[in-house]
Amino acid sequence: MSMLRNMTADNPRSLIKPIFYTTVANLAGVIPFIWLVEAARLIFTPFVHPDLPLDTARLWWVCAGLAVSLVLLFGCEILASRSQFRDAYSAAADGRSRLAEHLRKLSLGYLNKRDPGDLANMMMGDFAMLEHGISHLVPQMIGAAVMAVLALIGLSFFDWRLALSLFAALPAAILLMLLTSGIQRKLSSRHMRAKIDAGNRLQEYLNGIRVIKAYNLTGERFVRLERSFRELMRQSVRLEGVLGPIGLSATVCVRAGLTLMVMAGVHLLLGGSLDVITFVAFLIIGTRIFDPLTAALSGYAELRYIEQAGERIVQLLREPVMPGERQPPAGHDVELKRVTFGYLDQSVLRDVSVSMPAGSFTALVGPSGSGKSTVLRLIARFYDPEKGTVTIGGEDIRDMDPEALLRKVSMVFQDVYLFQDTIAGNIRFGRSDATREEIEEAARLACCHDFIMKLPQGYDTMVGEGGCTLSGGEKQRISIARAMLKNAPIVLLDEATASLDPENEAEIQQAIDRLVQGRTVIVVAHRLKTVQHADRIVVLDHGRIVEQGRYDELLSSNGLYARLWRRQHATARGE
Ligand SMILES: Nc1ncnc2c1ncn2[C@@H]1O[C@H](COP(=O)(O)OP(=O)(O)OP(=O)(O)O)[C@@H](O)[C@H]1O
Repeated sequence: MSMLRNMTADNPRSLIKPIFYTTVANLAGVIPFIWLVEAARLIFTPFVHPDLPLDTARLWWVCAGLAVSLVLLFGCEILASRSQFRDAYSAAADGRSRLAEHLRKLSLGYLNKRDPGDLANMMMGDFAMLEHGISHLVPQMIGAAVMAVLALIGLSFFDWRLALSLFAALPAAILLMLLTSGIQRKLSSRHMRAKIDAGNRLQEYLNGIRVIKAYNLTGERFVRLERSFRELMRQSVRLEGVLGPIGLSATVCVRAGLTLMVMAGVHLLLGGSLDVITFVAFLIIGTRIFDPLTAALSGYAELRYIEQAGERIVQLLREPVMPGERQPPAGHDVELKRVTFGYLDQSVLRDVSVSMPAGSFTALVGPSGSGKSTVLRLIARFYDPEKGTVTIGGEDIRDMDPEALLRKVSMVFQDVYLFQDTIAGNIRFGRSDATREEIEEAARLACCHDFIMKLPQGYDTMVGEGGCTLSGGEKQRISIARAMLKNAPIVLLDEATASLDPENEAEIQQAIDRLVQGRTVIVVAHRLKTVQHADRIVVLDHGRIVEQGRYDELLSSNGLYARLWRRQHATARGE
């Protein structure tokens, strides 16, 4: 059962219809042979019993029956293949959506540990394998097993000795497959790992193609990619080299049943305990009966391989999502109480406590790597703290539904990601039901309307994946427009560090000033000048708060902030 669960990404019901129709089609495939057997009996009867004439009228009926059964078989095959494909593709599509939805609900802490290439491969490659399993392999195997049992019972009515000899070698073939299933699994798993690794390296290579071109990275830089391709080739050869002969031996074993049946038939015929007609009937059926069985046996190894792909998907689907069901309260004040947090085993924030009243403007400043952006990520609940609590409206955000919480929060990050969509579509991510007028209004407020109108198709211009067709400043303003449209009461802003030209900088500042009006705002600031007027400036150093207060208070206390301020001023004056 666990195999079927894995094979179907935890949705074994998707197999019911394909198995049913395949079994019906397999059974329908036997009917023409029953007519053939009857035709053979009629034709041979005058030879065996010369006193009986050829029953031509009955023979015509048999021919008609054969023709009808072939039409029936055709209809059943069509139904089976339609059901197999429709159900397999819709099960895979549902599974992909379920997995994508699940990924969204997992903590970033978990996702950071996974390779993005691996996840992409799972979404496309592994599900494609499940499609093949659901549409072909599983129905084929179960249909073949059902047919073998029915055929054994049915043929036993004619002659149980020949029926038994026909299937005598089948247990040996099944045993061979079961005994080698450990090695099949091991080789499949090695091959799967090599395939995932090659996929990851390829993804890494494609993602970094600009850096590779820019730095003319050749030779040894490709070694990792090449090595992974070579390993994949080695594992593929090993897999085929071992599984091929195993499958072939199983097929030979099954087909040996026909030889056994012929030997038994000749022996019984000579002994006088079998009539020629029954023997001929078994010869005809014997040539057809093994086709589904051998196809099923040779598909077994592939099934084990696919099962592993399914197992990876099921494991990921069972990964616990971030807990919390409560709706956030009405208040918009944000507080961190004695928060300690680290990524993997690196400690980043230590015992951080800070209170940000509703409607206030708080700036987080400090040296690079001091943990400023991490504070924003904890407030948005991308991660949960190891110790301490983050509260919004006085309630622990760990108890809140993460999606409901995110509806209260707008975020503008340094590394703006734009989707491969139109400009309007990208802004609409702020609020999916926004009208075109609302999108344009948000764009005006975010100072991007003018540059958008200069693009070839204005708001309908497609943006390359990741926003690679726009400048850094333009992307930042589009992400501010998204936040404008979302109109959430809490704004988290990670100021761009990339050096922007003065015009861009002024426009972004103007856009930000509009965005933050009347909201609880927490800004990570790299340029201290931009947050001089903040209600409170929090200075972080090595994950601890070392100072907090207003601009003039911090300057007069002559601590880290004052030093950072003087350094930035000296740089600005070119000293
Ligand atoms: N996803 C992550 N996984 C592992 N470590 C991370 C991750 N994000 C950040 N870090 C590390 O955590 C530390 C704090 O990062 P953070 O981005 O919060 O600093 P920051 O003060 O905002 O830095 P900057 O001013 O350079 O943006 C850094 O040492 C960084 O390398």
